[in-house]
Amino acid sequence: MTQPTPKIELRDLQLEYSGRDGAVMPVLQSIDLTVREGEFICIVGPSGCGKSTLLNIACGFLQPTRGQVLIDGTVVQRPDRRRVFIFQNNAVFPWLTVQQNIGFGLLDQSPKERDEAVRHYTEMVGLTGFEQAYPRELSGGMNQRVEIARALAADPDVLYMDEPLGALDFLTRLKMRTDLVEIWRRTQKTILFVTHDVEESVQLADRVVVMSPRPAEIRAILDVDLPRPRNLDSPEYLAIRDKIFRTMGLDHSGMQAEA
Ligand SMILES: Nc1ncnc2c1ncn2[C@@H]1O[C@H](COP(=O)(O)OP(=O)(O)OP(=O)(O)O)[C@@H](O)[C@H]1O
Repeated sequence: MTQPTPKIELRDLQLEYSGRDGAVMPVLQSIDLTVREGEFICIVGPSGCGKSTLLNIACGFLQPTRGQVLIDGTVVQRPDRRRVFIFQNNAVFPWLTVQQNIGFGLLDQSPKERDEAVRHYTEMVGLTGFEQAYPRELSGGMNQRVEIARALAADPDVLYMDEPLGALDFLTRLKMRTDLVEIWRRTQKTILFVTHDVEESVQLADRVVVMSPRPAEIRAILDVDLPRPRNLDSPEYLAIRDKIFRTMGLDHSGMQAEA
């Protein structure tokens, strides 16, 4: 039986930045990863190892020094509106209401189609009743929901999320993780999600990609074959979490392990 074409293929990616003094800084080396349609992939690794750089290449914002990115079997050469980025620092438009923000990318649709899409995604992210509010009237978590709804309304092929929950307080982050899994389950989008937070990665992902310090390569790819919503006290959850910490050279509390 033939295998379906993978959604995303990262093939032998290498990236070097050139400094102003002409010095070359290697950031990524030999990154290979194949992502299936509808998969939720988390990428973890030490600060500065190149996670955001990898996401930028996978999206087409940045060209690698070597290697290729393929989406649906086609080489990615530039960004595309079917591939949407969500960042930590919320990028909603402060001068537009929730409804206008969510419908922003849909101005080429008929008003009826746009209203339906806006209503659908407003409901999905739990913001029904806040359609006429402005971002300044909402909490950080609610604004991040607006951004997620706006991204989903554009009906992207792949969602690229770079620490999207990183600026939120702990309790909001926990709630947003649960909601994000539910949104992913309902939409079946392919998600590439960068996070510092190992717990977050195990709670969310189908597979966790663990990167090494810079110049980064993939140290391990771990399957998180646990039912959702995940029981954060289960021995299986804790075993995967601790394996990721060990792969990163940390102990189970996230501290540097004894040499
Ligand atoms: N445009 C650029 N030009 C030169 N160097 C850069 C550029 N962007 C990032 N870097 C450097 O490349 C390295 C990787 O950066 P990147 O932001 O990809 O890492 P990261 O793993 O996402 O970091 P963090 O977890 O702290 O957000 C860092 O040393 C960073 O300073």
